[in-house]
Formats: sequence, C-alpha cells, structure tokens
Amino acid sequence: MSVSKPSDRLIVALDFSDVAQARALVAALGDSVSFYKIGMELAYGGSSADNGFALADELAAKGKKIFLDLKLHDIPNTVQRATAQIARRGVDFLTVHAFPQTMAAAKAGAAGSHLKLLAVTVLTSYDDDDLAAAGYRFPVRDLVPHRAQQAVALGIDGLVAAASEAAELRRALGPEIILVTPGIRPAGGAAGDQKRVATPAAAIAAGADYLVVGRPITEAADPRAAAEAIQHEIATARG
Ligand SMILES: O=C(O)c1cc(=O)[nH]c(=O)n1[C@@H]1O[C@H](COP(=O)(O)O)[C@@H](O)[C@H]1O
Repeated sequence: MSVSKPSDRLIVALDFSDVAQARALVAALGDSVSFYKIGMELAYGGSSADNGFALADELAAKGKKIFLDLKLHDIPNTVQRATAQIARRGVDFLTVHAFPQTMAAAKAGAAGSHLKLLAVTVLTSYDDDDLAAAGYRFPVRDLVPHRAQQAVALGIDGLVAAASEAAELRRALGPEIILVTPGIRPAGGAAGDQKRVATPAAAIAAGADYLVVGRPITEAADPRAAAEAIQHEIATARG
C-alpha cells in the first residue's frame, strides 16, 4: 500500500504506564507525528477513568491515527468477540498473533468495520535460538513467510515483521499488504531487548509501509527532534 506523506509512516509507540506521561509526549511531538501506537502497558495503565483506551479515543478525536497493539491470542470465540469490541472503538490497526485460528476469528470479529488487522509474524525480540527454545522447528527466515502466507490466505490486512524479512515479504505478497516494522534503531542506537533491528532507511528500502518506534523517541532528550530525524531518514530513503 502507498502511504501519502513520509512523516505519516512513523508510528510512535506510547510505551508508558502513566497516561499523563504519554499525553506529555504527544504534546511535545505536536503536529510532527500523526500516528500513535497504544500497547498493553498503557492500555492497562492509569485509572479506570483515564487509561490507554481513553487516550486512544482522545487522540482519535484530535485526528490522530491509532494502532491498538493488544496482540490478541486466545480461543476463537474469545478472539472474535474481543475483536468485535475493539472494532466498535473506531481505531485504525489492531494486532493479533499470526496463528490461523486466531487470525480467522479476528477477521470474523472485524467484519463490517474499518478496523485493519495486523498479524504479528515472529516478534522482533526473537532470533532462531529463541524460536528453538520455544519448541519451533523453523528458523525466523522460514517461519515469517509461512505465517505471512497464512495471514494473506485468511484475508488479514497487514503483517508485523522485522525489516530483515520485509523485502522478501513485499516480493512474495505484492504491493497491497501493509508491512509494519518495529525493531527500528537509528544508526548506533542501543538494541535493548530487540534482536532483529534495522535503521529507518533500511526498513524503508526493504519495503516497509510503517515504522514503529518506541524508545529511540520516548527516551530521547528531545523527542520531537528524534522523531523528525527519523521522518527525515524515511523521506530520503530509497523505498
Ligand atoms: O506489534 C508490535 O508493535 C511489535 C511487534 C514486534 O515484533 N516487536 C515489537 O517491538 N513490537 C512493538 O514495537 C515497539 C518497539 O519499541 P522500541 O523497541 O522501544 O522501539 C514496542 O511497543 C513493541 O511492543
């Protein structure tokens, strides 16, 4: 898919447990950032009156795009009903783990809504050793395309994968599939718990539509400058 403005391809992960901190970052980023990810930490953080879901509604009302990263994975009945609840919230993206039962149930739950489903292929914190330790027989380079093919067959809108797999996914699956790459680190940035990392320019060159970035922005001394530097790298990369 083609995203109109390079700056709109940056999704900032609001990974805070405190809603006030998340709100302060959004204020600091101002009009430079149009797309936010609210994940489990913030969704479960705050009070019952003011939590990540309330912030999602608030940001959507201000015209921001919202990616609710809840990584659903449960029995089909639960996933379908939970997805239907989330679809009623009017957010843009929702993640589910790329297991066939889970993806099919999420697809049924999202039916008739504008919610786009993203399947998380293999978490970017995993390498081949981590997969083996979890009991998988496939290395990352085989498991990601295998799950991606299943996702496409089930009508899933997009995939979350590392930039290292994006080029092959784009080649195999064509221009329509939405490719979202976390594990993004500006050159020289600390990987932290991420194992499959890439620079913003490398992710764009590999065919990513959207880059998810958390700590390189949330922990920067000047978050707006950090976000704008990444957007500049996106704009000048060869996509
Ligand atoms: O679904 C995701 O967004 C996701 C999938 C994945 O494989 N790896 C991954 O890091 N993420 C998310 O992307 C963000 C990355 O954060 P940083 O490593 O701080 O940039 C976090 O919010 C993760 O939850």
